[in-house]
Amino acid sequence: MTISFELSFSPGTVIVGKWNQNTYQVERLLGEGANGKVYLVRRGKKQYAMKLGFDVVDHQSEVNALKVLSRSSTSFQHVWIEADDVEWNGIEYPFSVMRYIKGRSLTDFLRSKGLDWTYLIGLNLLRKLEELHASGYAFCDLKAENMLVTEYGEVELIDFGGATAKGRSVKQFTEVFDRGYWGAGSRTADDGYDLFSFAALMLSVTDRERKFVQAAGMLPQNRSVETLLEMLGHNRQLRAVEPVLRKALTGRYTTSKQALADWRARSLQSGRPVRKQAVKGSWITLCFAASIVLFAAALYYSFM
Ligand SMILES: Nc1ncnc2c1ncn2[C@@H]1O[C@H](COP(=O)(O)OP(=O)(O)OP(=O)(O)O)[C@@H](O)[C@H]1O
Repeated sequence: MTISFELSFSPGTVIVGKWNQNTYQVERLLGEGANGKVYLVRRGKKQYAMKLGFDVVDHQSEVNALKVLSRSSTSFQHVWIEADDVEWNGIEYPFSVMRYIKGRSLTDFLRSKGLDWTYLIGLNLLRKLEELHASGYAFCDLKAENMLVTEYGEVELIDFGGATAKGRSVKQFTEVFDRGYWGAGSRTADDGYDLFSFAALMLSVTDRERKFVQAAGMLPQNRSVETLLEMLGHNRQLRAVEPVLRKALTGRYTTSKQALADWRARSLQSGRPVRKQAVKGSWITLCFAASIVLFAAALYYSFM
């Protein structure tokens, strides 16, 4: 059941949770999905993302997955804050509060930084998947819209509505990133399912000639994983990690841990930026150099 409503909060609106009595002040709208709206809210000094107006079943399964992940000792710890209801004009609406992620979309990030950053993004995304899989879940609806990328190339997954306990049937997916759609395997939540989506996503974000979009529109009888493998063979951008993606597309990885190790090794060999320290390091070097120049200038003027 989807809660259909035109609930819209302007900045400054105060939302009080009915059960937990926590108070949030709306700062602005962060984004809108098919079913709901996500607001940037503040409670005390902290900012959070508040999601309202979603499919009730999706919401419950998202909350279940987020609760488990929040309790794990992974980077997903504290990703979920609480779920509650808000009464507005006599109607009750459920909402969910999550960690606020300051980032931009994957496509925006790659457009501004360049496609060489795909290697770092891939590495960080595989790290997330590996943690998720180790916690007993598969993400299942991996796509650019369901992640945000921070300034240093950290990848954060958002929208856990499709997250499914491993071994269960996939309940929410996006056709072009779905293993079943390409006839490459079942719709069962496992590491391999996400790794297939990961490989298809890497192909789609580096697809300058829009071949991926064309292939995705093929008739079912002409659509196969062979088309993706051929596309991969011609993709110069992904050459260094081609064997990893080939294995992911053909379901030859049983764990994302192995895919992560392979991706890391091949990216490092290729010499592409895969270490965020390299980015931060250059800043530190720059600041250090600037402080030496300032110190020298101060000495010069004090002796003049
Ligand atoms: N934790 C967060 N931090 C910052 N922004 C967020 C966060 N969660 C969601 N957003 C923003 O809100 C938008 C919509 O979120 P989300 O995809 O979770 O909604 P949805 O209704 O489940 O969407 P759909 O069902 O269509 O996939 C995102 O594209 C993103 O811009």
